[in-house]
Amino acid sequence: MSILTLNDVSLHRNGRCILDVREAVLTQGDTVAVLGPNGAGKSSLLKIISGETVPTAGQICFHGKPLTAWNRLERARHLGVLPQSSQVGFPFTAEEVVAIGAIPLSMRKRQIAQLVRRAMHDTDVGHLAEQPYTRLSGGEKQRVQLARVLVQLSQAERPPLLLLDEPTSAQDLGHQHLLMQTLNDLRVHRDFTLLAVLHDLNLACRYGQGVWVLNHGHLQQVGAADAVLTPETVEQYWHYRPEKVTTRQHHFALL
Ligand SMILES: Nc1ncnc2c1ncn2[C@@H]1O[C@H](COP(=O)(O)OP(=O)(O)OP(=O)(O)O)[C@@H](O)[C@H]1O
Repeated sequence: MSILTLNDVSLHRNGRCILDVREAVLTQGDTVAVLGPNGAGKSSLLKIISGETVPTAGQICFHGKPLTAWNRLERARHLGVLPQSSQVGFPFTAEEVVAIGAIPLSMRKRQIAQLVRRAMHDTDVGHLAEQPYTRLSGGEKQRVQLARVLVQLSQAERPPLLLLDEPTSAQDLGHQHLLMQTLNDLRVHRDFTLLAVLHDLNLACRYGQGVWVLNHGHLQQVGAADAVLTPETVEQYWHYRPEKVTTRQHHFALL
């Protein structure tokens, strides 16, 4: 069943077409990696799907209903975004930033506190609860923001969609895998659908069930990671020819 469909969606800026997607369908329960070289239109696509940017033309449906027809609070409970970076203008603690995720929820304070603690534990930032957010490292801030989005999506009545823009960009190796595994657990146990912009093709190979390759604003390739990410495809879009190796666990890597 599809959770998200895009039809003839385009975005123009300064007289230039930076995104032109004829058709894209995201199946409920999938993890899809949005890939492509710098400037391909990945962040623009995510911003359009999140509702942050209004497309020049086209229609986006979420759970079968046009995105624009969703009530704002209801949409916030079902569609979450982890942006590339998030500034917080007030001297909030990490825990207070995570609690911002509860704004669209109708819950008692005690329940919210429990949710916040659980989300901070799942993203390995529980020990930072009392720290001022502004003093956290880039990777810690990214995980605090993920905890905030998990709280935001915790009262969804229908399967939620989580959009992530380079969620691992500031993470060390261990935390990259912790984060991807946390996301996979959300998919398996809490019915999440995930659409993540990734630059690391190997993370996409390992955790993405599907990949969308964007180039010059067009969706060029859609399919399973192992079918799409051949050395030829990588060379075509990234101008680098990798070697493809298969590990003993039957994962493959592009070197
Ligand atoms: N507000 C804007 N005004 C003008 N051009 C823009 C605007 N936003 C994005 N662009 C242009 O649109 C193109 C796509 O940008 P986008 O940020 O979506 O690419 P991306 O694939 O996410 O890139 P990266 O991998 O470098 O993050 C780029 O050429 C960018 O310069």
